[in-house]
Amino acid sequence: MQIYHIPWINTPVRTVLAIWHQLTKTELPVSGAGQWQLPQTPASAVAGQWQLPQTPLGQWQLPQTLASASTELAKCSVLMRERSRVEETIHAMQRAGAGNLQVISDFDMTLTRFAHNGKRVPTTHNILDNRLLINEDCTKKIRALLNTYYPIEIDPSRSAEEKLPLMVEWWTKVHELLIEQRIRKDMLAQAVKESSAMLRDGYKVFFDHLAEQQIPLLIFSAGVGDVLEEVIQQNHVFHPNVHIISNYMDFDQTGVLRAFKGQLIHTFNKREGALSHAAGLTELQGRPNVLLLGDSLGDLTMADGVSEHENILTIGFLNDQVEERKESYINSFDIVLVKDETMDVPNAVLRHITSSGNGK
Ligand SMILES: Nc1ccn([C@@H]2O[C@H](COP(=O)(O)O)[C@@H](O)[C@H]2O)c(=O)n1
Repeated sequence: MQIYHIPWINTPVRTVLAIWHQLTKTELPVSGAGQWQLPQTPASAVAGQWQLPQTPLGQWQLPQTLASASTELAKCSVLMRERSRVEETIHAMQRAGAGNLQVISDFDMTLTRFAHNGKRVPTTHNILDNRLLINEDCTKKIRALLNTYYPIEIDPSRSAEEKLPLMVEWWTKVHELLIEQRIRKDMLAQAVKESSAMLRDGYKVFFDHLAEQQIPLLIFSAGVGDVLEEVIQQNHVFHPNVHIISNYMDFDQTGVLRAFKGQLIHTFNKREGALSHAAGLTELQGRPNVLLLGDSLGDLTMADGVSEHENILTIGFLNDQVEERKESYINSFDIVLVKDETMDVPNAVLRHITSSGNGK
């Protein structure tokens, strides 16, 4: 007898089969009690074992997108508080289709890698640490500020309320230092080229797939918008479906940095930006399902501007201080990816959500 095996740890076979039948839209007979009954093949079904349809080669068939999502979610770097809620949400989003979906993502250390070959990958702020743009003294000051405030940003023993004024202090001091340097707009592209900025493995599939499916991607970043745009431009993924909310530089007529535009965005005030900016974006209207990606608990408020949302699935990258922060991440995000430098899980989830359903 062949043994039916799905690498979705602890998932009852019946659940997977029920989802599979929903996906293939075949009618399943319903028992008197309203329970799904799965078709049995009398000759080979032993003690209530259910069979999946076989290919001519005798391989068990499972919809490829579901198999791939389940394989990704079964990795030991994937943590979930409530697996059944994740499955139900993904399934509901898949039924609603690509036309009802929007993706909201943080940028630094979410779409970009946290580290590569044991070295930290620079954030958009840190990409500016280049002699083309700032002098040595400024570099020293910005690094000292990073060493002071970054540990506070990720400290699990402090509340967001406690961190908030300190984050404003950090961002404000750094922006003032950058303005003093009279950074030139025409040097930004070269600084990005010379940097070791890196998007996560699988980024191209992620961006291209969303563009093909005409799913809006809102990148909501407390980094530097001009640098962020240059990073995605140089990686050839700045597609028309991409919208960005971030801290943008304000250059004077000669192309010299003189200020930062609009209200400051830092890690713990994204809710305000979501309500004032994201909520007004027409491209996001009428899309009640949200896939949200972030690396900070502050990122969870990025979808607060979505009115009449139906399903929100949150994926959190836990890059740093893993043991100290694991519990709070599991309690806050639906899916937590521990030290995962790839887009494999978001890509598998997206592939499945967009595998069929009602396009708009
Ligand atoms: N001077 C600074 C200020 C912040 N950062 C880091 O950038 C991240 C913000 O960008 P998101 O795209 O993640 O919103 C934040 O997590 C800070 O750690 C920095 O490197 N330098």
